[in-house]
Amino acid sequence: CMISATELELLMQNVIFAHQETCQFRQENLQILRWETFSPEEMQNFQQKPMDQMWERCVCHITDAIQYIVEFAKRLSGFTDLNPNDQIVLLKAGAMELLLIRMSRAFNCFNNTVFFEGKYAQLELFHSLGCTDLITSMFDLCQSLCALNLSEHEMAFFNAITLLNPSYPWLQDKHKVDTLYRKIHFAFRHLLRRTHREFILMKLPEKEKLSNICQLHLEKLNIFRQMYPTIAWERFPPLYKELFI
Ligand SMILES: COc1ccc2c(n1)CCN(C(C)=O)[C@H]2C(=O)Nc1ccc(OCc2ccccc2OC)cc1
Repeated sequence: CMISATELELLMQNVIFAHQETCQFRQENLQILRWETFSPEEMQNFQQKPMDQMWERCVCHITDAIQYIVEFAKRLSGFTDLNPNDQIVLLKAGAMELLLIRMSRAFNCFNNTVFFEGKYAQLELFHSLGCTDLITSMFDLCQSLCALNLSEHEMAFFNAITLLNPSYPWLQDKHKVDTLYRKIHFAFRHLLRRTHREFILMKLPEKEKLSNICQLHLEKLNIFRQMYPTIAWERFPPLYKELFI
């Protein structure tokens, strides 16, 4: 794709600002908190919560995070120029993927804990959800992303190219998404060249790994809905229902 030096700089700034303004938690705050873990008593308290209550709490928190992801998308120049159907298709497919990528910013890879309700939680804390395989694969993904030690700029671009994936089947204007994707991917490579970090492109998690975890999330949601048929409709936020139900 042909892009001028000026357009390239403007595009890079746009992606970086879109991330900075919508990243929800500042890195420095997450770093300060990351050795605050739950005590055994607090852990047990969470583990004894009923499944439907724990699901509702988690779904509400991650839906808040997805609101920020929707904001990120809206600030990406070119995203709101896409036809409205394609914007929805890309967010339906990409929201959970971007949540997983962003979650690695709130993950402590030294003690395998993730930020949850004010402190950092171990895998076992989520026991009552009944989806240990989902959480395990999330933690593994966070571990692999933490190992790359992505900068906020790299995180911004990785989120943008993950969202603007031109290979989704239901896209009406695939060419327009592809052009935008190629420009942002070009800008990402430009940033990586300048910072001698090209190697990370080979080490970023494959698309398939992200979509497998998203598939697992949908499967666990369906199992939950069979066990508690009304909870999802009555207690889950509208955005979560639009995207995943
Ligand atoms: C973008 O990055 C982050 C990182 C951390 C947090 C947030 N955003 C939002 C604010 N937040 C709060 C307030 O706790 C944190 C959070 O939600 N943590 C958390 C929630 C659920 C978890 O696993 C269960 C689960 C995961 C995926 C899908 C369904 C699930 O269960 C049904 C694990 C951790």
